[in-house]
Amino acid sequence: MELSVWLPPFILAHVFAAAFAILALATLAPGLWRRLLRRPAPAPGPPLPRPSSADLWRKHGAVGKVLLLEWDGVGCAYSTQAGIKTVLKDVGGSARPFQMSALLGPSGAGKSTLLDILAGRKTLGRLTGTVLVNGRPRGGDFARCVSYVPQEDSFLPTMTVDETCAFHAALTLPRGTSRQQRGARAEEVLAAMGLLGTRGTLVGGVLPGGISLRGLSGGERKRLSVAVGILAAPSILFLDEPTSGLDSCSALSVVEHLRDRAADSGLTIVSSIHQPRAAVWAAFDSVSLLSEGALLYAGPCSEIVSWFESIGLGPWRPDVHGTACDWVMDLVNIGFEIKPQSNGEGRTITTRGELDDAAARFAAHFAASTAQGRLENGGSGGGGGSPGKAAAPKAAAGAAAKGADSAQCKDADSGSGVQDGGGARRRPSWWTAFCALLWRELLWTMRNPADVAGRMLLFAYLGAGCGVVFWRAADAPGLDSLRDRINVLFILVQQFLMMPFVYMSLYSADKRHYVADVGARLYTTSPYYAAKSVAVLPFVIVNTLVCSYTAYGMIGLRVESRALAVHGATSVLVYLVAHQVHSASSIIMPNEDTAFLVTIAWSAYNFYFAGFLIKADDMVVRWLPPLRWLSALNYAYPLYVDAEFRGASFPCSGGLVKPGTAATLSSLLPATPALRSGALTAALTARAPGCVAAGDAVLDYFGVTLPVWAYFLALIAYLAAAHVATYCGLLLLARRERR
Ligand SMILES: Nc1ncnc2c1ncn2[C@@H]1O[C@H](COP(=O)(O)OP(=O)(O)OP(=O)(O)O)[C@@H](O)[C@H]1O
Repeated sequence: MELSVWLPPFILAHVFAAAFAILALATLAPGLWRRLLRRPAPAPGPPLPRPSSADLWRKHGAVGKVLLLEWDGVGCAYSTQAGIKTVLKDVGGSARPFQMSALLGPSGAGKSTLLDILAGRKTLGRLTGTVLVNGRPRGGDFARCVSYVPQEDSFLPTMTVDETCAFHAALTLPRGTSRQQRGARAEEVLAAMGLLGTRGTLVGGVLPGGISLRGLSGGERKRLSVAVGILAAPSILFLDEPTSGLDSCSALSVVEHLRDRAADSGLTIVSSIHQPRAAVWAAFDSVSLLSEGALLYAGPCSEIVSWFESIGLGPWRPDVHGTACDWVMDLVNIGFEIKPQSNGEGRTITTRGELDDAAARFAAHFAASTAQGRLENGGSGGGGGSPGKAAAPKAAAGAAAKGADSAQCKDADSGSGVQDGGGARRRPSWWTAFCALLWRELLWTMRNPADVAGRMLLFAYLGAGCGVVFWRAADAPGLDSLRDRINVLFILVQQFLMMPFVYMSLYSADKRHYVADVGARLYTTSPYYAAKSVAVLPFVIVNTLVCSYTAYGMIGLRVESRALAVHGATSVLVYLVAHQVHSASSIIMPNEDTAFLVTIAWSAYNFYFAGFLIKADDMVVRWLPPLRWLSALNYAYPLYVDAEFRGASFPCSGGLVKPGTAATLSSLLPATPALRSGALTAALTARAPGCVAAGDAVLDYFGVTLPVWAYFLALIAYLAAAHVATYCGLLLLARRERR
């Protein structure tokens, strides 16, 4: 009978684990699969089509919606313990359609800060200055017309290029875009970034748990970031160090792709950049040079050398100093002194005073050239910041910039914002976001073999381990059987409380993805949370029941439908509560170590107040007993006890205890001579036909007085509280991680 309880879930766990492992291998290592099946690799097909970018952008409505970005007097200061720290002061400049504008400067110069301010992502610090789009302040719809490509992407390693694009398309393309349209759009941008050949390739990377997945190269991955960035046909593309971490060839390929997109489509590109090689530098049209938060130059790249030479620095000697970019970086990096030559040539800025002086000279020049630009353009800025004239636009940039004045990024609901295929550019619905996130969660879980197959087997063998140790313990005579059942029930319930520790690495990985995605405004907290909670549920239920019933049957616990149902439901609830508490602490705590500490403390607290190791009423410290109401096991353990013992009777006709237990009792009472005679042992081990032990006595002993539903209700309330804590933690995290 007990066999039918534990064998089916144990076998089922292996079948499921094998199926998931095969599924994961089929996706993660298709080459291996082909070799096993002795199938030849598919022959390379004809070169894949690469649509003209101009067609692409015309079709999606970006041409004619070009945007000119201008900023003036931009500053940022933080309140720190040491006082006010100014990281950016009085910075002006512009970025034009059809052009690539660089933000250049030594580390800590303020490039990322400026990029965030321009992109409207900066929420921390005291911000000053104005940012104009086509001569007007940015409206609420600005975020829908721009795209931001962060330095570190948050792609999931287990998703293919196609799937990654489909996921972002679902979240960024306007409401009402059909699945076919989204697919076609994703194909277009992949083709535009030269990634069509990698559509089925996994993004790759290191999975939580340490498995390393082969996937895209660094350059391909960066291009995928850009492809995802341009999916929604933005008018302005911001990039944070798009070439960092790339070899020089990949860096050049990424920048050339970007330049082509800008030139073809009227896209305005603003990118922070770090020490670019000559070919990469040549791809940029204009540059803003920062050092220590001060603006030292803003204008065409071609005129940066003449500006610095005009203020007495230099001369630039390409054979000695390398590219113009290398030279100006050396000039303004005041952390490292470069000795001038004996004739005074080769002087660099070495002190804060010299830096402020150079910044002041540029500021004066900037103000004058902006005023001149206004006069020439009949009012609107027109690219202030050129040291001479306004930045010389390439190709049709001049015309486009003029057109840009009439191409405001208006409110999407008015129907005149950046459009995709003619539809109003409104955010996807909550449901669309939920479905996309649920799909991603399932891919993430099912493609990680350690996640599904490994953890399912782990759960099955934990149950089997417990079952082997306590094998048929429930068949022991009378009181021994009761003792073994009581003990093993506590072991099982605490096991379910501890099991979510196997997911600790996943919680931290999830947190990283969430922070990155929410920061990029890809989705909001509620669809993410709902998708995550739904996705995890089937795996939790199956794993917990496999473990629970494998142990249950092997130990020989009570085989009755009510007992089985209460025991199984309690196991699932305990696991869910622990899972949620672990998840909440991973989100609320600043790092994995502190999250571990908190959850270990919480687990210990639960054990102490479960009512098994010590009954709350037996605690001598008077204020301790009420703390039991905050222990989840205080509700779960009584449920197990109720399921196993309520109304049950246990045969003891073979004797109340084993002879060994009786002997222990005798030696426990050495000062009671009557017992040393063996009378107690004889009484306890004597066969007594018709003897039955009443299970309800165990309920009385543990004080299980409430009906089963009351304990379930308490556990459900506990779970709900843990969910609320996790959700609030996520909301706080999104705020705390503000830029
Ligand atoms: N929240 C903050 N509080 C205090 N200082 C900050 C904060 N965020 C950034 N900073 C400081 O602002 C300065 C500019 O940082 P930013 O990241 O913009 O520089 P960066 O030019 O992008 O540097 P890198 O090239 O190294 O990324 C740095 O000195 C940094 O320490």
